[in-house]
Amino acid sequence: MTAGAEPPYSNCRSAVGARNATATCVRRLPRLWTTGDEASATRDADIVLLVVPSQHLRAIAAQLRGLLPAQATVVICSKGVEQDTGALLSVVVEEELPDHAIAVLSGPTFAAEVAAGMPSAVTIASSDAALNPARSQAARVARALGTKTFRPYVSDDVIGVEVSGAVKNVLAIASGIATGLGFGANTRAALVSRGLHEIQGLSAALGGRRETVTGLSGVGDLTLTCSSEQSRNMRFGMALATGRSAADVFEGRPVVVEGADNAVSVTNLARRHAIDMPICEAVRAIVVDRLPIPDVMNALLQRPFKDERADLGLSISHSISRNAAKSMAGI
Ligand SMILES: NC(=O)c1ccc[n+]([C@@H]2O[C@H](COP(=O)([O-])OP(=O)(O)OC[C@H]3O[C@@H](n4cnc5c(N)ncnc54)[C@H](O)[C@@H]3O)[C@@H](O)[C@H]2O)c1
Ligand SMILES: O=P(O)(O)OC[C@H](O)CO
Repeated sequence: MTAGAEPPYSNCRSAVGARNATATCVRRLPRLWTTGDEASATRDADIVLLVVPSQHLRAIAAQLRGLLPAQATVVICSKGVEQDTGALLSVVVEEELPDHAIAVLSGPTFAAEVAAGMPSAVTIASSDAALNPARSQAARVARALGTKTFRPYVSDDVIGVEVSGAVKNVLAIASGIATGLGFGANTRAALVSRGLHEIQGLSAALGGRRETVTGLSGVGDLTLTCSSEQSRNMRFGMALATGRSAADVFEGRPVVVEGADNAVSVTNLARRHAIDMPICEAVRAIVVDRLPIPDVMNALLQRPFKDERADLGLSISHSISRNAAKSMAGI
């Protein structure tokens, strides 16, 4: 679906995707219009928001090649890492739309609450913000999208913002599993804190800044997604733990659960960079390798005690994958 909006999103001429937000906005913004035709949606656009599931972003970006006006800035709102290539989504869009400026929008925002006008804040990142934040692509997009209740903050750390958004969805599945198993506030707080450690490690390895993880796209989004049943990722995790099927939980609707696809892409990246991400590995073992939840939990809880800031290497991750390999081989 493609949608366009007139003021208050004055320079935001079009958005591709965001079905939930669109459905709600149509009722609130009389000048919002929807179309399935990319050409008419993007004609004269200054800013184009891409809001499709991360694993389909490349195909959608490729479809837009040649359609976008030269001045259009492409804003990536999807959260994930491409599974086939391990590429961050900014790299994917750069490859498909090389002539366009790119910004990344991420942060703690359930679409329905944004559409309802509840105060929310996001990070918008573009690499040119390092040189001149006020004149950067991110600042331009922030001025166009910002309202009293939708407050964008500018960053130049595209990698840190993207890694945070991709990994938090995997961690939210873990939080859902913990909730579904009946664990309480202690477990969730431990998951969030150790999850942040995992985000920080991967982000730093890829060139992101550690402090970005303490901002809206890191702590903000992770806390939101790991603590609210509005999160599809969290609900998916709860379903796994309680033995309900995803179809049952989502009432048969096709729902984007980014953490399920990205459990693989995130852990593949981590393995490639020798970053220990035991919680994400555990989610992968449960969601993808279909290992029994109690076995995976035991492996996590039996990890050796260590310094809070230490990265121990890949021992447990590897033992989980060895188990997965054995289980798949029927051993
Ligand atoms: N919903 C939110 O609160 C929210 C907030 C921030 C970021 N995001 C991110 O936005 C992205 C999309 O999520 P969403 O909530 O908008 O999902 P959604 O299901 O509401 O919308 C996804 C859109 O992508 C389209 N789509 C689905 N499969 C497609 C395919 N194979 N090819 C082309 N188009 C396809 C759908 O028709 C729909 O318009 C995700 O990466 C998500 O993490 C969502
Ligand atoms: O419903 P989720 O779990 O996809 O989360 C939506 C947004 O990413 C929250 O910021």
